[in-house]
Amino acid sequence: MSDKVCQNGNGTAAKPLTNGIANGVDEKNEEKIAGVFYNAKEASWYTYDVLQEIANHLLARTQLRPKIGIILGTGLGSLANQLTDADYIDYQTIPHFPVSTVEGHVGRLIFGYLKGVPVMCMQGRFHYYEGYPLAKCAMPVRVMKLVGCSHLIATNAAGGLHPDYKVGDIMLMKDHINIMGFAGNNPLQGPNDSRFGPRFPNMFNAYDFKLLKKAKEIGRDIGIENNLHEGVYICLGGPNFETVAELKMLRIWGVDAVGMSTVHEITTAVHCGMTCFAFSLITNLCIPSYDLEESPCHEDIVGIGKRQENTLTELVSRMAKHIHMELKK
Ligand SMILES: O=P(O)(O)O[C@@H]1C[C@H](O)[C@@H](CO)O1
Ligand code: HPA
Repeated sequence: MSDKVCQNGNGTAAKPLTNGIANGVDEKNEEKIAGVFYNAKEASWYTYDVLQEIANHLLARTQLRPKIGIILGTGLGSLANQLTDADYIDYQTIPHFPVSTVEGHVGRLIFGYLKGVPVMCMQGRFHYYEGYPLAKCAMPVRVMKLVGCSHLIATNAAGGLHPDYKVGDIMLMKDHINIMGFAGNNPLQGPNDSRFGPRFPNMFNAYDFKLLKKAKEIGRDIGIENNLHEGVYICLGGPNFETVAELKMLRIWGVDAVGMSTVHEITTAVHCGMTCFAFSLITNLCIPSYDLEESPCHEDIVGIGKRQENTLTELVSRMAKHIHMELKK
C-alpha cells in the first residue's frame, strides 16, 4: 500500500472480514449500534461463565500455562515473531471472540516462549472505534486472568505530545487519563461481578511502580536511556486524529502521549488484580500548530513499530524475564 494513501490524514479502509462482520460492524447487531443500549447489551454478554468458557477453550488448545499476558499495539505485532514453540490461535476460531479489523493487528492469540519465558500474546487488539464497546475491547484481559495470568504488559502506538519526544522514542506509562470514563464510558460499567474484582477499584497505583523502575534500568542496560521517557497517556475514542485545539487542551492537562487504546485494558486488569506495565511507542509527533505539512498517517505509524522491532523485543523480553524470576521467588 502506498504511503500516499493517508496523506493529509485520510484513513485506511477496514480490512475485509468474514464471520458475519463487515466494515468493522457486526451486521447481526447493526440495529443495536446506538450508544448506551449497544454498550450495555454487548458488555453484559461477557459474563464470568462466558469468559470462563473462552479460557477453558484456550487451555484445551495449548499446553502452556503463562503468567504473563502481552498486548501488542499497532505495528508492534512483529514482536510475536520472536516467540518459540508457539501455538497460534486465530481470533476467528475462538468462541465469542471479536475479530481485529485494523491494519497492523493480525488478530490471533499466541501462546509461546519469549526468550524462554512462557507468555500469552495478543497479536492485535480491539478498539472502540471499530464499533466494539469498551468492555468488549478489554474482555481479553479477563480471559488472560482466567487462563492464569497475574501480569499484563500492554503496548501501543501513540502520538508524542511532550515537546521533548521524538519519533521512535518509548514512553513508559506512569499514569493515564481516562477521558472516556469522564463521560461515563467505562469498561467496568454495568453490574459488577465480584469474582473479577470490587465495584470501586482503586486506580492509584495502576502502573506498577517497581516494574516502571525495572524498565528504566533495562532501558539503561540496552542503551536507550536517551530515548526513554516516563509519562501520561490518554486514550481518545478515535478513529480521527486530533485537532490542533484538542492537542493544545491535552497538553494543558498534562498529557504526554495520545492514543486510542490501553486505558480500558489497564482499568480492567487492575480491577481483576493484575499487575500492569505498559508503554507507548512514539510513532508520530502531535504538534499543536496549523502550519504543518504532514499529519499523522496510519501506514507510517505501523512502519515505525516494525522499524523498532529489535529494541521493543529486547525491552519486552527482559521485562517478561524479570517478572518470571520475581514470580519464582
Ligand atoms: O492499538 P494501538 O493503540 O497501538 O493503535 C494506535 C491507535 C490507533 O488504533 C492506531 C492509529 O494509527 O494506532
Ligand atoms: N493520536 C491518536 N492515536 C495515535 C496517534 C495520534 O497521534 N498516533 C498513534 N496512535
